[in-house]
Amino acid sequence: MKSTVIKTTGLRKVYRGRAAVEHLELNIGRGEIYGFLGPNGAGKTTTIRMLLGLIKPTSGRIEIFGQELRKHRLQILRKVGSLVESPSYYGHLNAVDNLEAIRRILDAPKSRIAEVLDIVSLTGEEKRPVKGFSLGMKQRLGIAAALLGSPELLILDEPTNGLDPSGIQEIRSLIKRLPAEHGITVLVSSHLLSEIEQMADTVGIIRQGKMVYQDTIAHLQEQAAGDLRLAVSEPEAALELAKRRGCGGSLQESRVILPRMSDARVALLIKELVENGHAVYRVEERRQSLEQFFLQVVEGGVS
Ligand SMILES: Nc1ncnc2c1ncn2[C@@H]1O[C@H](COP(=O)(O)OP(=O)(O)OP(=O)(O)O)[C@@H](O)[C@H]1O
Repeated sequence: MKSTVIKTTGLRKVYRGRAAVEHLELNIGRGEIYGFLGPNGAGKTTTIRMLLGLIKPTSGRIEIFGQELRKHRLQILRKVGSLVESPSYYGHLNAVDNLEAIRRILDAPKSRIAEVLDIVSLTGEEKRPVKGFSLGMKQRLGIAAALLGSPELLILDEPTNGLDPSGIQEIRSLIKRLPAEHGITVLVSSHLLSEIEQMADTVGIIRQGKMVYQDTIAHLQEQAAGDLRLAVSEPEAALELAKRRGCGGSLQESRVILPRMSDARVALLIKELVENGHAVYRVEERRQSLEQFFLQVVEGGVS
């Protein structure tokens, strides 16, 4: 079984009589990419600040690597890298010199600079002054700095905020490589489901300070999966076959619309269609249903 990297119990933070985080139970396993999802003001940054020991919880318990944060703060945080808000850097210095300043504080080996530049794909750009970097490159430099101390856990607060699509894509593929290639567990926050869906294994959805959903992305997709749309050569006959197999369904604009069903059942039906001489051009899931499911969750319709 996977060991637990972050576990919070009854975590709570109150600001001026108002709870920003309430009874939060986070559970993050080793090697996971955990997507921490919620609308603006839901309490993501407050939670992350507590996990990093930057602010004190009003009550509750935080365990990281099986140890209580309150009692073993320095020992734990030595193994945690983070990027909260925009990274700070010296614009007139190049990437190597910026990283060197942090490396000295952390007392990391000099060779680590080239390693982290390679991980974030900034090799070749290291001699340019950082003020000429794109926003995405600056963000990757921030992640490189967070990796300097060879952390086992990386915590990133909205790392793609403000980036253009190619910048978002670069950060996403970088994050996805970290567990398998570098053994790092990642907690990444976002307010966009589409983003978390594409990189995380597990998702925790927070609303008004409370966890309203915590499960694997696969399970979320299963729960949220909508109708299937099949484009086939003979829609009427295909629908008849689906009905005979107990799948139900209807026709819409020459597409066979089937209700949600398991992957195994979809595979069986398609196999049968093909064996019966149907050409299957396309199998689509109505993707907006995941967004709808998320909205339902954050608006309080599903718990
Ligand atoms: N220092 C503070 N003093 C008072 N209230 C605060 C403070 N920091 C956060 N809050 C409040 O706590 C709530 C949660 O804020 P938080 O920044 O954690 O949310 P978030 O999910 O990270 O949202 P965003 O994506 O907008 O940063 C908000 O209502 C916010 O106004």
